[in-house]
This record gives sequence, structure tokens and C-alpha cells, in this order.
Amino acid sequence: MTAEGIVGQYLALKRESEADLLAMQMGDFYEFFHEDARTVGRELDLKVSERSSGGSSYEMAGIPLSELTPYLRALVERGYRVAVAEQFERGDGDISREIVRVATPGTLLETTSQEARYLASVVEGEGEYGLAFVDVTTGRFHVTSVADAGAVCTELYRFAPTEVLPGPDVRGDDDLLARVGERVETTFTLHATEAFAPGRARHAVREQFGGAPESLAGDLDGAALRAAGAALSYVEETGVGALASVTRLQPYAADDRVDLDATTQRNLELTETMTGAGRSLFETVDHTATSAGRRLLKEWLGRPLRERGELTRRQSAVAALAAAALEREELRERLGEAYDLERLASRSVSGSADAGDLLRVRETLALLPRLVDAVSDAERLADSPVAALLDGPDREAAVSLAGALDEALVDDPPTTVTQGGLLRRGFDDDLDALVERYEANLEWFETLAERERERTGISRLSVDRNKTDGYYVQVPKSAADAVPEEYEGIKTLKNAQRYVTDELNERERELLRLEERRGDLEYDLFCDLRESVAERAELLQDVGRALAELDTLASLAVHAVKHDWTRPDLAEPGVLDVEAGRHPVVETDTEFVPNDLSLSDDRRFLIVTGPNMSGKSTYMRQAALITLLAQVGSFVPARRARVGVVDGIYTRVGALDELAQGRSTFMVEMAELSNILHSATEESLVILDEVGRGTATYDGISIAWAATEYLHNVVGARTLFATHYHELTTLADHLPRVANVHVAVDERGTTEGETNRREGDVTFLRTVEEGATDRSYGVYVADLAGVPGPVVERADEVLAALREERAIEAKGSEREGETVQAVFDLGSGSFRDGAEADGGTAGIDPDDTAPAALDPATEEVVSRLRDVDTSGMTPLEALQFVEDLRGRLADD
Ligand SMILES: Nc1ncnc2c1ncn2[C@@H]1O[C@H](COP(=O)(O)OP(=O)(O)OP(=O)(O)O)[C@@H](O)[C@H]1O
Repeated sequence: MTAEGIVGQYLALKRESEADLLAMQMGDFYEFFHEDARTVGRELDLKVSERSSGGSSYEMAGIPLSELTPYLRALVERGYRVAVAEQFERGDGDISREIVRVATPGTLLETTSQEARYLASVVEGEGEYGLAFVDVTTGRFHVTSVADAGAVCTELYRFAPTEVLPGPDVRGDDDLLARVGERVETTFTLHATEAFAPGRARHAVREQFGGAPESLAGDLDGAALRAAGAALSYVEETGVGALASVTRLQPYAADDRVDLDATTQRNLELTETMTGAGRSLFETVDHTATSAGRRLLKEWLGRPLRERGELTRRQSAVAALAAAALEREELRERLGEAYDLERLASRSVSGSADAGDLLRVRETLALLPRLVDAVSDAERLADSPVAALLDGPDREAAVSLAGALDEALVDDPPTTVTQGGLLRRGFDDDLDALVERYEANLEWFETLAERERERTGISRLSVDRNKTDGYYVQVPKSAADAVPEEYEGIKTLKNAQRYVTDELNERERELLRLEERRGDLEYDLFCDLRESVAERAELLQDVGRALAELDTLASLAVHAVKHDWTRPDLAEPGVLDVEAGRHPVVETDTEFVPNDLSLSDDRRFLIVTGPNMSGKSTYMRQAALITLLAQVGSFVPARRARVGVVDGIYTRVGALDELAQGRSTFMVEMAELSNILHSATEESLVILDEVGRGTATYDGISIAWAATEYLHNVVGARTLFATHYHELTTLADHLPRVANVHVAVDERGTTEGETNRREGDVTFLRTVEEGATDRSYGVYVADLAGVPGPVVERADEVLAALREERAIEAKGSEREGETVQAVFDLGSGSFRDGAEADGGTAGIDPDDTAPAALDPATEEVVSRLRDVDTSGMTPLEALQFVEDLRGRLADD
């Protein structure tokens, strides 16, 4: 084929594949042309050569066949989808090329990373979205449906897929795609629209899970089914060959889990920190011994549960493992020998597992009975959920597969699977017979030198082999005359002469034939063996998942013991009662001052005050993390804790990264607040850090104020709200379920009342105490930071001036059918009576709400207004009545 023909073929295949790049086999190389060559050259530092043919020129870059895997991995991990076309020789000697697979970020099997690698598909249905997540490296397949786009983002953030297939309706939703793209580093791929159609999708699901889709996918319909089917058909189309490792479809309901929106997952620094520095919660609590355990722990932290039964089971397992120190360490040591069975299952299914992989399967399966024995021998573990966990997988089947592999494979097999040496003697009679003949032949060569020395009397005769000459007999030149007649010289060296004989040649041919036949037969037998492992993919996954869970639970136990964590009581919703609680991450590298926290039905809203850097954020995050850990099934950092199960954790904290992205901080803040006010329920935990700070002070106070009222009166969520708006602390007097706490500081060097700021010094005590701070710290902290004295004094004056003439009404909660109103006067920092509006001052602290006295004229106007009966008046009379009142006010 001409050069143009080749390039033409390349371009045609490229169009057909719809991939970003095409690697096309040409002999011993995979080649990239044109723009693809430039891209690959740039990304992988490959040499790009300029070719010209028929007057036009083109670029070309190539990689050797044997190097495909690492290059493919590198390209795909950079987000490219790479089609691979292989070359086939047809009977007539012609060469054709076909795309055999498309390696994509979401379906790459050859990953070196231990992390989960999900491919997601998202479908918009009627009033719902369907989502499917498949990890071909482990065979995990999760499917769900959610109500709105926000929940779609939440789930996508949780699974952090490396590739997303937006369904036909989602493709046009720029807003949704942008939100996802902002939070998750992913590639969007347009998969065929038909694949998302209900009929096609149902067919794909049925094909995958066999004849009884109802039992496997009975919970699925609508958008979820469409998402599942589309994901499966995409995996199939890419030709990765791992589809069979997807043995189970796991439908889940998003409301089985604690709602943790994407912002909260980030704010709580569950798996990564916001700044990239420091340690995430995951990094802090991770003591797993296996990569599968690590993946599971990460998953648990990102997807806490609401189901008490399962949480109690996990807690009991952690408790048992925490108590059984020696046995736990023994188990962990054994787990350290385990390999990643889920991944090995996928490799077996796709045919990429080598003999070493199958040995690893054998070793890991063989661990199961040893772990079971260790658990049943340990008194503290034998009756615990740990024993039940290991009882789950089919132990007999595991032992028998391990045994079969043990009988088949040698202990130290080569990495190539085509050249023999993989299988034990006794495994296959034909192979044994071949090997026997091969070895007999080999022995003939090995003993040849000795025999010939004896026969010829040439003591320095030797037999050797090399690539060009094959086997030969070598004799020193001085003895050349003494060689027998049948010796046929093949080479003369400086001091020696090389010979072959007919028999030697014949034997050598036989040896090569046997070698080849042995290689072929072993390869066939090995493929059958690998196939038999692939058929047990589900067993491998069961055992792998049980070991991963044991590892995760043991890791939680290790951390609990090491840091003296306690088993939380799972209490009724609405309660969060923590004695001597700590922040799980901060406590590991600080002398941490423990704090109490109490939230209950009649104390649902805490306003947290204190100067900058005193520890407000830490205190609030600590509350969220203790709740989260309790709902992972973990112990928690506290002396004692009662944690009411929450349905969601919502946070709004300082938006560092949005600032970096150049978005208005205030806009982001309000969007997040809005989301919380819409999503949170009476059973949620809400953390608000400095709401309203991104705008003018009085706007900020007003928004914070109104949000507090709404959360308190309407939503009823348990809320912690840190604020610098000292004014807000008075809300506690008027909203019955609001309480104040503050982070205490020791102001040594300052005198009561009049502060001597020059000498002032603050020691952060980090203890959280009841009640509000008695002063606003903003200007004070400015002073501490060394802002010049005149500026600080002026700031105080300005603050006082600003407070004049400003007021906000507090809308108290409904009590006995009556709405309590009060007006907060920012000037005096206290409430005055605003209750005329509804005719009462019920429930308002008289100290704070002493009615401002009205002048007599106004009082009379108000009283006349109250008494007048307008129903009998003509409009003119009414007008006169108003004029009259105005006159009275004017006279005054
Ligand atoms: N209980 C504690 N024991 C020991 N150190 C603590 C404690 N609480 C907080 N810290 C440390 O104090 C520092 C400030 O904490 P944090 O950020 O929570 O303060 P903040 O009041 O929220 O500050 P700002 O108002 O400026 O946001 C952090 O370095 C934190 O590690």
C-alpha cells in the first residue's frame, strides 16, 4: 500500500472510532499520523518524524508493539481516548486493519493506580436522573436514581469518575456539565444516543446479568435502567474485555446514605484538603494493609450510612477488633499478604492475567481459611460480626480453587505465558510426556561432551550452544586432526574448531520442536486455567470484598485504640451530645483541648462566637466529623458521645478556592446557603461558618439573621453557626431553641471594661463555654495584629457611629399560636419592643425589650386608629379622619 493509502486508511479508521487518538499497527510498531503524531509526541516526548510522499508531507510517530501498554496508560491517564487498530493478514496475503479496542479513562484496565476508577453514565428521565457507576478494574457496578441536578453532582463527586457519559438530555445541560467539570477531573464522552434508549438499555442489562434480570435488576426502571444499560454497552464497545467481571448490579438508594453535597465533602476535607497542604480525614485514619481496604475505607468515609442495623454491625466489629489487640495484629499481618482479588478477577476475565497473577489469586484465596481459623480461635472475635463477615464467601469453593491453582502452577513462574515453564509436573499427562521427551533430549546434549571426550580421547572437547550456530561441538585447533570422520566443521575460530554431526542436528531440531510444542500446550492449558479462574470471578470478588472489609474495620479499630476513641451511642434523631470531643485530624498533631457539645430537641441551634483563630471552625467541623464517623460505623474522638443519626450534613465555610477561580465569594456563599436552606431537614446537621461576611456588614447581619430564623423556625435542623456578628448572639434570648457558646480566651494584661489594648494579650484557651462573648473582637484583633493606634481608635468611633439608627426585627418562633416579634437595635445592641405589630410582648425578656415610651400625641393617634370602625365611614369621612390624625401629629 502506498504512503497515501496508509494515511488514508488511518484517517478513515480514526473517523470510525470517534476516539481522540488512533494507534495503528504497522508491522512491529503502532503508528500515529498527522495531528495525532504531534499530540503523542508532545505528551509522551516521542520523536515525531516528517515524511513526504506524492508531494504532500505528514508527521508520524511510532511505538514498538511491546511498549503499547505503558504508552496507552500514559495517554489515557492524561484524559485521551485512544483507539487501537491491529493488523491482520488475510488468506490472500493482503493486510487489513481493524480497531480492536478503545482505551478510555473510564475503562482502562492497565492502571497502575490503586484507586477506584469509575465510569459514570447520567440520564435525565421524567422528574429524575439515573446514574450508573462501573469500575471495570474491580467489577463494581452501582446504580441509582436521584431527584435533581444537585444530587447528580453530589453522587458524581462521591464516585469521582474518570469518564462520564452524559445521556442525550444531559448533553445540552451546560450548567450541570460545568458544575461537574469544576469539581471532578473527568472526561466527557458522547456515547451513542440509542444506547440510552429504554429498550436497548434493558437488553444490555439482561444480557449482562443473564436470564433473570428481574431478580438482579428488579429495583431498576426508568432513568436508572437507562444509565445502567448505556454504561454496560459502552464498556462492551470499547473492547476492554472486562465486562464479564461486572457480575453484580448493586442498586442503591441515594437516601440510604447521609446526604453530603459536593461542597461539604470538600469542606470537611474527607479525602483531600482544601489547600492541598496538611492531611485529610482519610489520610489520618487510614491504617489499612491492603489497597482494596484503602479503597473501601475511602468509600465509607465519602458515603456514610443511615441504617442503624448496619452501623451497629460495623461498630460491634470495630469494638471486637479494638478489644482483641493481639489477634487483630495477627489478622492485619496476614492481610498484608493478600493481593487485590477484585482487580485480579478483572484481569482474569479480560485475559490479561499472567501466571504470577494466578499465583496471587491462589495465595490470597488460601488466606481465607487461615483468617477464619484465627478469628474462631480468638474468644473476643468468634461471636462478633467479624466472624460472620468471613463466613460470607464460599470457603469451600475458595479452598478448592486455591488447591487447583496450587496443583497447576509452579512456584516461581516466568512472566511470559507463551514459553512454558508455568505448570507443574503431574498437572497434565500430555504435557508431562512432552516435557519428559524434551528433558531426555536436553540431557542427551548435556552429557554429549562427556561421551564424546571418552569416545574421541580429546580431553578439551566441549559442547555449547549459541544463537547463530545452535548446538555444536568445540575442539581446540591442536586436536582438530583427532576428530572423528562424521564431524562436520561449521566454523573456525582462532584457537578452536566448531563441528556438528547429523545426529546432533536431528536432535536439535527435535528439541526445538518439543520446546515449541511444550510452549503451545502450556499456553493452552494456562488459558484454560485462567478461564476457570475467570469463571469464578464472583467468588474472587466475594473473598476480595470480605478481606477488604476486614481490613477497613481493623483499620478503624487501630485508630480508635491509638487515639483513645470511643464507641458512640446511636441516639434518636435530634441529639448530639459529646463529652470531651476532639477534632480527629487536628488532635493528631496538636495538644488538643477537648470540648463538650450538646444539641438536643430544645437546643438545636448554637451560635458560636470568639475571636479569630480561637477555634470556632475547628469546633464546628469537629461536630460534623464526629457525626460523620459515627455514621461510618467508626468510633469517634471523644470521651463519650451520643449521636442521633442524621440524614444529611451541610456546610458553608470560607470559600478559598472560589476566590482563586475568580468567582464572587458572596455569590458562591449565597448559592451554598440557598442549597442548605432548601435541602436540610429536621434530621440534618448544618454548619455555617461566617455567613454573610462577603457583603456589607448590615446586609450580612440581615442575611445571617434571617437564615438563623428560617433554620430555627421552619427547617428545625441542628445547626452550629460561627459568627463575628456579635449582634446575633442576642437571638438566643428570643428564639427558644437557640443557645450561645463561645470559645474562651484569656485576656491577660487587659483591665475589665476599659481595655488597655497596647498591653493587651490574648491567650487562646480553646475551651468552649456556654453563653455569648461579651464583646466584639474585630477591632480588637486588628489592634493585636499591630494596626497603628490611631487607626484602631478611629475604627472604634466609626463602629459606634455605624450602629446608630439600625434595627432588625426578630421573628420568633410560633408559640401558642402567636408570633413573637422583637426589634433589635444595633445602636444599643439590645432589643426594644417591636411587638405592637401583633399586639403582645409574650416571651420577650423584659430586660432586653423595655418598650420605648411613646409621646402622648402619638399614643392618642395609635389608640384612635385602633378603635375606629371604618365600615360605617364614607371615603370622604375616612379622608377627613386621616387628615385629623395628621394634624394631631403635626401639632405635637
Ligand atoms: N480545641 C483545640 N485545641 C487545640 N488547638 C485548637 C483547638 N481548636 C482549634 N485549634 C487550633 O487553633 C487554630 C485556629 O482554629 P480555627 O481555624 O478553628 O479558628 P477560628 O476561630 O475558626 O478562626 P477564624 O475566625 O479566623 O476563622 C487552628 O490552628 C487549630 O488547629
